[in-house]
Amino acid sequence: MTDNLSHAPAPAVTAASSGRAQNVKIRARGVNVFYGAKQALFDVDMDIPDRTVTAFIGPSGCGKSTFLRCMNRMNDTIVGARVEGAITMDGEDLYAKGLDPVLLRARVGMVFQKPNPFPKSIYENVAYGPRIHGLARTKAEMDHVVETALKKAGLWDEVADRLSHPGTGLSGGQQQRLVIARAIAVRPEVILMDEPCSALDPIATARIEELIDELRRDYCIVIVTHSMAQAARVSQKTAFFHMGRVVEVGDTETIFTNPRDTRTSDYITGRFG
Ligand SMILES: Nc1ncnc2c1ncn2[C@@H]1O[C@H](COP(=O)(O)OP(=O)(O)OP(=O)(O)O)[C@@H](O)[C@H]1O
Repeated sequence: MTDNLSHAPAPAVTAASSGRAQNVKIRARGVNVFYGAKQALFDVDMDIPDRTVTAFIGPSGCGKSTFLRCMNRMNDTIVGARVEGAITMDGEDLYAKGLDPVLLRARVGMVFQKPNPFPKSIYENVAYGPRIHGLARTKAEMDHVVETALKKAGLWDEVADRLSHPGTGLSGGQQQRLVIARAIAVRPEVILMDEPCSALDPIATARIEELIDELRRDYCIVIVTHSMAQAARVSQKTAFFHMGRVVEVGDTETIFTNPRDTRTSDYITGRFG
């Protein structure tokens, strides 16, 4: 990674719509991403605030998921993918040589479009991460970690009496909350969500949206969504991507009511995309 921070100094805090100062959790400068010879992202600069939901919107193929994956180095797992630029979390270079991407992915968890519980019990789905990261020494400690994570994910009341049942036996919405519990159990700082509701029905979607709203008190959350209504409901910040570039980023209310760029207004009013 080349450090482009010197080219584009940014303030340490940004003003939130509420007027409350927010810490920047993740800062990206001059990010370019290539898949082989094809460039998917161009010169992306962005400050992602802590304890806030930031939505990435934009037409299919504009680079939302690619940028999301830059933040926990999931692009490392794609053959031929190359990331240039600087991405820091609390000032720490996420692409530093000594940084272990596996540990990073515990700190920056990810929830995918399709719920992907392990083929294990509900309990084991949540306990797996804390076990490999040594976050619980005894069975009692692990029970506590599992219960706390399931409570935070709003699933405990529905599964407390069947923790030994397979996670894959839950409904789609419950599976997605189980996956969120699994991410929470390893004490992440950031939770990335790539279209987390697109495989869910409206009731399960509403439940996840409520959960996202609760989780933002404790975590920095970034969500990719194709639903303008969802972005407007759950996020406080919105970034509009178009053809691999960030066209506009700002308070969600402003982006939806008074966007600066005609491409943004055309997209959110459904004129293209
Ligand atoms: N693994 C890959 N190998 C090659 N090209 C890729 C890969 N992943 C994404 N791309 C390309 O990079 C560009 C950006 O894709 P990306 O998935 O980030 O967009 P997106 O905005 O998330 O799209 P969608 O909304 O459809 O999920 C697209 O042109 C896509 O075809």
